[in-house]
Amino acid sequence: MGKAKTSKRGGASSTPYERPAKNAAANNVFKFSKDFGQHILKNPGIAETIVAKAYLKPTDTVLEVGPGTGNLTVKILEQAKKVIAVEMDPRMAAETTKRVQGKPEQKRLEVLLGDVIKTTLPSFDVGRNNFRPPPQVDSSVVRIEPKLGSERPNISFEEWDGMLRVCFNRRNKTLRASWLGNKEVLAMLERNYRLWCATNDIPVDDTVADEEEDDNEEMEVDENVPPSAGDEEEEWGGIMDVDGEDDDTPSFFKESMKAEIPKTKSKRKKTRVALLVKEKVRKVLEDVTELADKRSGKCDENDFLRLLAAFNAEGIHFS
Ligand SMILES: C[S@@+](CC[C@H](N)C(=O)[O-])C[C@H]1O[C@@H](n2cnc3c(N)ncnc32)[C@H](O)[C@@H]1O
Repeated sequence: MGKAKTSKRGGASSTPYERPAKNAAANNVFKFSKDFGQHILKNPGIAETIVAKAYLKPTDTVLEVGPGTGNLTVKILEQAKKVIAVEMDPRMAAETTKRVQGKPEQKRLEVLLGDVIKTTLPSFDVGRNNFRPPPQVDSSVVRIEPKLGSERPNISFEEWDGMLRVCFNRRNKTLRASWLGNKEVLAMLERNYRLWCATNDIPVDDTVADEEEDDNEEMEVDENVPPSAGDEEEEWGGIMDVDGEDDDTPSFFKESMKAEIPKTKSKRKKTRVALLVKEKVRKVLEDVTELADKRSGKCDENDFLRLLAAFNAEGIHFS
């Protein structure tokens, strides 16, 4: 029987590392697994900034998911009372543990080995059993802070708020359905547009559109966009509430609708200004921003900023 080969590096079972080193992270002594997303933050300045942005208090207990070699962990420990770090790779877990071994911080670090998805975590989140009756989902506490100074977009926040209320009336609807498929929304936009025209000495065409113009307009509103993968389907019925009863209408629209809007003779007939507003909305959603088929829940801040700019450019305002 041949002699078993012995590793010059001390054998695979005695250490996960390929060669001894004082600082495994710095020397990259074991192979990082891209499957586990093991990209280690090597810039201490960034690590410090990340931790600074968390505005940790000395009384905080922090849950860190995937500490890797512990670069963030040691920074967090400088600011917080305790860190509970969940790491699925034993080599990484060992590395993180080693960072504080024999130091005062050791007592304040708990490393849990395992997949965070399958690990029973200490209760950081607000579990459903804290509510009565228990909801279907757990909650998390998030910190939302207003942007200040140059980070703050130069927009009217009243307008921003007004526009987002429409978008998030039903966040799983497409923007087309939220804007063009809700008669109360369109009426509110028409009212605002009339006000804007009056303020800017722009005449509005209050004549009644003929059947043909009106019908063409209705056809353009039609949509049949199935939800994309991952979308919640609960809202999707495949049908738009073009002219039907709309239970989604927020009360503030209903209230604003009490204001006078010139009525047309027939229920079906619309004024040309109403059609113009509808066409402007269609243009903003489909041609300018190309966001018509996107759902609000999937849009980001930049999408909404583009949307507001495009509406305003068409003379459509929300305050
Ligand atoms: C991108 S590294 C981040 C390392 C460290 N936070 C840093 O900034 O240097 C991601 C770490 O998460 C770990 N990881 C990936 N999926 C995990 C999971 N489901 N549960 C626990 N740890 C996980 C990986 O092993 C890896 O160490």
